[in-house]
Amino acid sequence: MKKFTEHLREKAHSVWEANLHHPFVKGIADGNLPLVNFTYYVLQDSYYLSHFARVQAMAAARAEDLYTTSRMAAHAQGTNDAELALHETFMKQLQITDEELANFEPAPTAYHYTSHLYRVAESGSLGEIIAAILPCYWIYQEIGKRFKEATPQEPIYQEWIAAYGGEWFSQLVQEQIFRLDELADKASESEKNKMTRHFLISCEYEYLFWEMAYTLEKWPVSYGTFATKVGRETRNV
Ligand SMILES: Cc1ncc(CN)c(N)n1
Repeated sequence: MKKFTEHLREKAHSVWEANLHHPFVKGIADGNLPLVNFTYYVLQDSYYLSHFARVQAMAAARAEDLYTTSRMAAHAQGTNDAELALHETFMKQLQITDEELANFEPAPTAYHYTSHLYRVAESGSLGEIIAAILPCYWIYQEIGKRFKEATPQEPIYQEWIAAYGGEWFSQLVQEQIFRLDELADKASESEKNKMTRHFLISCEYEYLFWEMAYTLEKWPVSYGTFATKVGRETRNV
């Protein structure tokens, strides 16, 4: 019998492929992505990850056994110690200034995606939370694996691919896939429907996140003095 996560993966096929083929992702792999877009991404993704870690911690609190609590807490710590730490090194290499950091505001998609995760974390079961956060793990792992042999000229892009294509990240992803399948085995049809919806919405948001960084998305009228406004639009690093 097919596992729940295999069903999810099949249902997400087209948005999954769209993620893997997004020009932002291809630009990292072939090295042609302008650094201005990656700089924007690093800032927005740091915001995203800082909230993602909180959602992981909320999942830790929602778990009914202490082992899962401790594992989800370890995942939250990993997001801080590994992924956010990597972004900090990128920020130094990209010479992101204190002024840019002080002026940072989340772009619409970064704000909406994290709001979606909080919405699930506030009111959903542990299974629903894991379903909502799984695309964040799984899609990046597939991108890391697919482009493992890529040789972009830009060292930052090489580091980014190595992080997500590495064994450490792969083990975390497998753990969450296994966890979701176990939770789905015990879930009602209605809960599984909600898990499916949260998973698919997060896959769509993963796509929108690349699009946001590729187009240097802004709020439509006046909100937000993004780092990009402090001169990055015209200055490549
Ligand atoms: C938006 C997003 N999604 C996923 C990941 C990988 N944890 C990330 N860094 N940023």
